[in-house]
Amino acid sequence: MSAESYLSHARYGKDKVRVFRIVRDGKWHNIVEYNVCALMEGDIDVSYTEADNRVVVATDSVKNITYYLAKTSPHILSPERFALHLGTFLVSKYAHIHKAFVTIEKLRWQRIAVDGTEHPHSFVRDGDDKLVTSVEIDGTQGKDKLVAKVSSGITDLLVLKSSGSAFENFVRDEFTTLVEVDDRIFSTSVDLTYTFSPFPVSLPLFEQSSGQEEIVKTKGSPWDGEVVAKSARKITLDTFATDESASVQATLYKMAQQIVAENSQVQSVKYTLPNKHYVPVDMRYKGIDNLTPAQAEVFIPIAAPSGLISATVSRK
Ligand SMILES: O=c1[nH]c(=O)c2[nH]c(=O)[nH]c2[nH]1
Repeated sequence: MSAESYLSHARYGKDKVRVFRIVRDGKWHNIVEYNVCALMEGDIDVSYTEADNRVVVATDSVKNITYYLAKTSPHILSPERFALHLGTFLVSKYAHIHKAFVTIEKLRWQRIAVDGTEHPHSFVRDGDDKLVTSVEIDGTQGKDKLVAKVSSGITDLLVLKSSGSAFENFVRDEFTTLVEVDDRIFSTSVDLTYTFSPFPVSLPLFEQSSGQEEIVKTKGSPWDGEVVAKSARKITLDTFATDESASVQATLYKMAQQIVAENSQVQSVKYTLPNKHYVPVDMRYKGIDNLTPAQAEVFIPIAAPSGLISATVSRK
């Protein structure tokens, strides 16, 4: 026993539960591959402080519940809806569990187009970027008053443009060595999170009273997660490509503003963008100009350090 310390926070569950699911519609197959993390909070302190496992739903059971719902949930094809289902299930089933935190990474599997026609059961991994959704189910106001908080986004979306990016007029003092450029390479790995307004949930999901029907009818809600995800990915890529970028900061702000403008249920948008530097090689040893922007053709990709530019844009 120690008088100096106490358990100030506790959360546990299963991470990296890998799930692949086929939903067959005759010969037409729909598939998803998820990495699921499902964590819980509640009256679990004694499992830490008294070694009392009577309050512990084994993480192995959390894994089994994840697979059970992957088989039985009508929401499996939507990461937002499946995360809501799993989180709501955990908080509803166990009286002493008051909150669930479910994060799902959805891996890319796009249908293969054979001579322009989408194949019914063949798919290709067409990118390393992942759709990520994080759901919190809050049962602290009562099991009949569960509140869902949902945010989704993209990670690991690697992009590069070889022109249309400048960086000028920054602070110049005795620490400045960077030269101003009106044309440079801009490359980043997009990390995007957009957050929806909280809403009530209960089981069966989106089917009973308590205000859940509203969310199904509301365009661009987490029910419609796929529509919002497509909009966010398109805005990110289109803005990145077409913006005459004055800086990572300025381009980030334009992307975030547009996601808020085009998705009425999104309350805030956060981007975290590393500035992955590409440095032109100094070839003056051979009398070759590879440094002035118009002549810069050979670059060294710099793994580290990178800039790191982050901001949140919120609906007024
Ligand atoms: O777009 C940029 N923003 C910065 O803040 C910065 N700092 C830097 O060295 N290069 C860049 N580029």
